[in-house]
Amino acid sequence: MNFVYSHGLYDKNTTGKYPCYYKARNDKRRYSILNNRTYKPVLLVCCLPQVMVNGLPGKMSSEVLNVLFERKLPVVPYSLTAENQIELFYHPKLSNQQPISLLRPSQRASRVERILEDYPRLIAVDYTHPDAVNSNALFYQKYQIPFVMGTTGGDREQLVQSTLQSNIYAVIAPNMGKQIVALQTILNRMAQNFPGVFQNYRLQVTESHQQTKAETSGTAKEIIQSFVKMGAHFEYSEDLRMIRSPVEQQQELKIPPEYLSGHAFHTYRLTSPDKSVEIAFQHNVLGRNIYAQGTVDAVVFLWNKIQQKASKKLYNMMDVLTEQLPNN
Ligand SMILES: NC(=O)C1=CN([C@@H]2O[C@H](COP(=O)(O)OP(=O)(O)OC[C@H]3O[C@@H](n4cnc5c(N)ncnc54)[C@H](OP(=O)(O)O)[C@@H]3O)[C@@H](O)[C@H]2O)C=CC1
Ligand SMILES: O=C(O)C1=N[C@H](C(=O)O)C[C@H](O)C1
Repeated sequence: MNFVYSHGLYDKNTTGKYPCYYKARNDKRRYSILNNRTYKPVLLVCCLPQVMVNGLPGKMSSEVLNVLFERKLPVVPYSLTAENQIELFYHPKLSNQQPISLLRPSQRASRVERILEDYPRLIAVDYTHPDAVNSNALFYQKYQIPFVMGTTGGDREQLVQSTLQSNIYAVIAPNMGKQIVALQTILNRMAQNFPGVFQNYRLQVTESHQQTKAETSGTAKEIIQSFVKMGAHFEYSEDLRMIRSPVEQQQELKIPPEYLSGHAFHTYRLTSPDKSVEIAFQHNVLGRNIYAQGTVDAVVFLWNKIQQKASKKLYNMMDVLTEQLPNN
């Protein structure tokens, strides 16, 4: 059994109801006041989720594995992979006797029940391929596996509907980087509060990613929706520029060579009809650590929801961000 011991501030009134086991760490310590609520310091002791990272040996799943090891969360030694993939994945934090076994689609059904018996607190993280989003989600739903879906693309409406119908816990988001999710949240609120603020403005979007990225950025698609709700005019065929050429990325965007295989540069530019006003929003990321950190936060969030038997079961990263304590 794996346990976590961590010090934190918890609402003194809910201490007894929290799903984990608590001990008052030191009653002599003073209670803290945050956002007009009173918290007391506690030693938190709870069992941990067991995380199955699917999509190995891919880039995002490898980075999530690094963060899980950094944060000392238990990793399940199995991963769903593609049909043509290797069988074993070795990580420097695992001994050579303990590699992660990669399960191809044709092997999954015969192995999953035994895995779930051995790892009853399993949460799946999915960083696979746009073509695999819906079939992987159906697999998690069939076997009642809570999941964090980071993979973009696929039929998003079907993904949400099938997850709601299956009644399992899940976090689904095309961007797990909390700082970027904060920007998305604000833009969503702008759309709600000022629906026509960019009426007749033209939106133009540039997104640059590694050459291997299969589809248009899922983050860009969501942010475009917010600006369209604010009245902006946008046509995918004319107003979206996807950059996948390493030459352009180096020359034009000055992406350092070591990040050509992993970066995400987004610019959203709004121009008024007479071109006298231009407003731009930008988020540029080198590497993948920001998403992997947010993914592991989403796993912990989902685990807490499962422990609490929360009635709401489907979440996005805005929910994760909103619920975090102020200093996290
Ligand atoms: N939400 C977020 O914050 C972020 C989301 N992403 C998204 O995550 C996804 C993965 O990105 P990235 O890691 O860079 O891509 P990679 O191509 O590096 O990795 C994807 C891996 O999934 C494997 N795979 C393909 N099909 C399946 C399947 N049916 N089941 C299991 N595994 C499969 C691939 O194998 P093979 O190569 O043999 O096909 C590959 O090993 C993309 O959709 C990307 O947009 C990325 C970054 C952040
Ligand atoms: O594939 C990537 O790399 C990324 N994918 C996500 C997306 O499609 O928006 C998030 C980020 O852009 C990195």
